[in-house]
Amino acid sequence: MGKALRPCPAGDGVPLLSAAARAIDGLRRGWPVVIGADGQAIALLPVETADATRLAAFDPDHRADLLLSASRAATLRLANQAAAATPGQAVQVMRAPWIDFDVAVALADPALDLSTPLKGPFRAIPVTSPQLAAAALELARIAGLLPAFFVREAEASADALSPADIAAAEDAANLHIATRARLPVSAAEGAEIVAFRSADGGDVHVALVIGQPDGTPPLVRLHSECLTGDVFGSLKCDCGPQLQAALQAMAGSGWGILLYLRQEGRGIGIVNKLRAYALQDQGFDTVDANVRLGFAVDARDFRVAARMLTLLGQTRVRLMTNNPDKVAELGRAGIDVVERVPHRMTPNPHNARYLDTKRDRTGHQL
Ligand SMILES: Nc1nc2c(ncn2[C@@H]2O[C@H](COP(=O)(O)OP(=O)(O)OP(=O)(O)O)[C@@H](O)[C@H]2O)c(=O)[nH]1
Ligand SMILES: [Zn+2]
Repeated sequence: MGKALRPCPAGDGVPLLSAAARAIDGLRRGWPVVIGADGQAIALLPVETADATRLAAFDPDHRADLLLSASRAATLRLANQAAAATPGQAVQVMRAPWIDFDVAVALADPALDLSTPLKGPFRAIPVTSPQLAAAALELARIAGLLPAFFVREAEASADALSPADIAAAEDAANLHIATRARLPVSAAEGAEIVAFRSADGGDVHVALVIGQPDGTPPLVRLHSECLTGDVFGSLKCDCGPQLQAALQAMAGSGWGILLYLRQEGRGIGIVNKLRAYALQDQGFDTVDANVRLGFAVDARDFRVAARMLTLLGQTRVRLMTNNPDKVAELGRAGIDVVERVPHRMTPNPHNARYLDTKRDRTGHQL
């Protein structure tokens, strides 16, 4: 963590703030960031939140190229499928005089792919620093933005955000228990809620402890945030029913722990998930929608869950899931999953295809 915590430049009144947190905040406001390491640096302007005026200030000579994810570039036929198969890999698109801000938006956002054919030709050129470019795409994902930037080389400086800073932004090791309190819920009146904060200022994760620890491995559910399903009762997924059924099962089994992980949209954020839904309205399935947006099929990191369980003193668990990745990742992070408990919900006409896709394309045991 040490490197990620760095004083702001003297005089701005903020004593200590994570470098990545500041960059994430800046990107959401459409400000440029500089990422650097090993004597190299790139300056980046986020396509989603910038505008033509900011682009003119960032790039007065009209020379900045575009940085896209390899999977988005493959959809645009700018890179081959093999490159796209490597998650996180970036592709640089050479700037041509006619590539203005609006063309960049069309390159970044697949929403209009079907209705407005893109102009061209676009030329993919080698990425100057693949490591810095991959870190930039990761930063966009953490910020909940489309993975697309205007990019130009920058002066290397000690103040640049490094790929290590970006990796630390979601480092589970930085998590600690901030507070805990009694929370009677309909499934269990004696429940307790525990909040986990990260030293790097990332999202606050929460655990709901149902019943009393009795020395047996708890029934555990890793629930990734789903605003649409958890709050609005969306029928497009099975999250809402899974959440309620998990709490009921824990209450029925004696005790359990529900981890409410702030991994909306399998880690791509609410706006990007809703973009994925818009693509699903056009006929793409949940996997292809993520890939067309330029993201991994599943961008979650379950080490955060392992850290939370460890902080709660529970390293042997019975895990409610159909997702083999959750079992494997917890195991790698030192949690002994003594049993996988299937967690299937009855499909409805709106989520049947989604559940079939999980079974057929992401290895879910459904
Ligand atoms: N990107 C994206 N995320 C989705 C979509 N549908 C649901 N989600 C998100 O997927 C996550 C829910 O996944 P989980 O309930 O953990 O499901 P899972 O990984 O299939 O595993 P289990 O339910 O444990 O078997 C939530 O963050 C939802 O917001 C979608 O079409 N696209
Ligand atoms: Zn959902």
